[in-house]
Amino acid sequence: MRALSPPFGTLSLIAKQRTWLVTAFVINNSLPEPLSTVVLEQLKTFNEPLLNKNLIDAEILRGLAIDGRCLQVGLVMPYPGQSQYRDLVMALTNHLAVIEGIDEVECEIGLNVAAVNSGNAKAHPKIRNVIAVGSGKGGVGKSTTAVNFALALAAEGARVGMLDADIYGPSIPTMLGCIDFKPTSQDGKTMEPAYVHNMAVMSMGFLATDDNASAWRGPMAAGAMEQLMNETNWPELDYLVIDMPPGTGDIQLTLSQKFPVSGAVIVTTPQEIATLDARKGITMFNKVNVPVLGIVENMSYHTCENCGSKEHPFGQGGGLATANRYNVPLLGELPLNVTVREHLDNGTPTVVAEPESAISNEYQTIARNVAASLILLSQPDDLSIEITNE
Ligand SMILES: Nc1ncnc2c1ncn2[C@@H]1O[C@H](COP(=O)(O)OP(=O)(O)OP(=O)(O)O)[C@@H](O)[C@H]1O
Repeated sequence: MRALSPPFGTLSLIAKQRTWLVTAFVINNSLPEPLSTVVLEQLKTFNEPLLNKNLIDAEILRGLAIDGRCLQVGLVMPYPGQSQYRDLVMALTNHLAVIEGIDEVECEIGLNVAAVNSGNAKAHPKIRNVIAVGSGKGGVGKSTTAVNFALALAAEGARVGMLDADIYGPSIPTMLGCIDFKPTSQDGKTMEPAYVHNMAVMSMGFLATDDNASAWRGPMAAGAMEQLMNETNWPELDYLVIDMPPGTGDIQLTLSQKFPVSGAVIVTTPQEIATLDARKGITMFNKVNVPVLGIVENMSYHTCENCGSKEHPFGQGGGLATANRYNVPLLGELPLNVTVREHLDNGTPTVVAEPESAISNEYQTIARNVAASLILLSQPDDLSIEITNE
């Protein structure tokens, strides 16, 4: 992949939703005619797999140029997915290589994550998207999923932060191996987060001992979390992942309303009792108009080390049934695997410890699906493109 050299041409595309202007973007196109028309027509039949739109409608195509018989394509992705870039370029090359006069395709791919806010609270100036990870019930692996999910977003190329809002049992410092971190302040007003595994992290565990935090009542705990969110000197972030406290009480409700949450992910185990609680979680987020982006079923199965067969110690199908009932996607099914716990106990979650493993791949698939579904939420289906030559 090589950088495209400016200046490009002047073909501009204006995106319209129904009759009013939503956004405008420019494709720097220096292709001569009739090649330009042929390439654009061919690109209209190439869909980005998760957004299910062609590269022009999805506003991903940003540059076209030709160097001899080599077509240079500039793309800007709206969600992180760098593990898929190689496949994307191969597929795009095959799609475009049928065009007369093109023997080779070069791609430059950038990332510019779109910001989505459910509108409950004012957007944070440095945070584009806030994703809450919740569960109706404790102990289902919500923190485990939140931390690996956040690291998977980072592994896919995003700038990620994590806020441990599980005030009564902040486990993120242990899981990330930064239990001794003590926040300092550079400006006397805000606290610096910890920087661990390429991620900015803040947790009540850095400030309070278990003894005092566990005695806090709902409003006090919610107030403390709000302060932690607003008084951390976050860097520019594409995503802040919040590990919510388990349950669906006042503190969870208040956090969902006071934080500019873009969407929520619900973690459950397949067990009936856990899915009943997960439903309460979905209802709570629905009540405060936070879109539920999907369900992650944790501890779905265990693979027998001796015979390789799949066992289902917590039952089967609870996550899918809940997802179907609420018409939200089942984002993934994660195994019960001793290495997941061991990695966390050692402060290096699986996505960092074994980035190429099947479990890490599953977390990364979940991360890409969540990030893409946030964009789909913000983009109406009936977007139409008007092409003007200027
Ligand atoms: N897929 C998994 N395989 C093996 N162990 C897991 C898995 N998911 C979670 N665990 C282990 O289960 C325990 C509970 O996980 P975790 O702390 O993430 O749950 P939780 O839902 O956040 O709990 P709480 O909300 O009560 O804090 C931890 O010891 C964790 O290492």
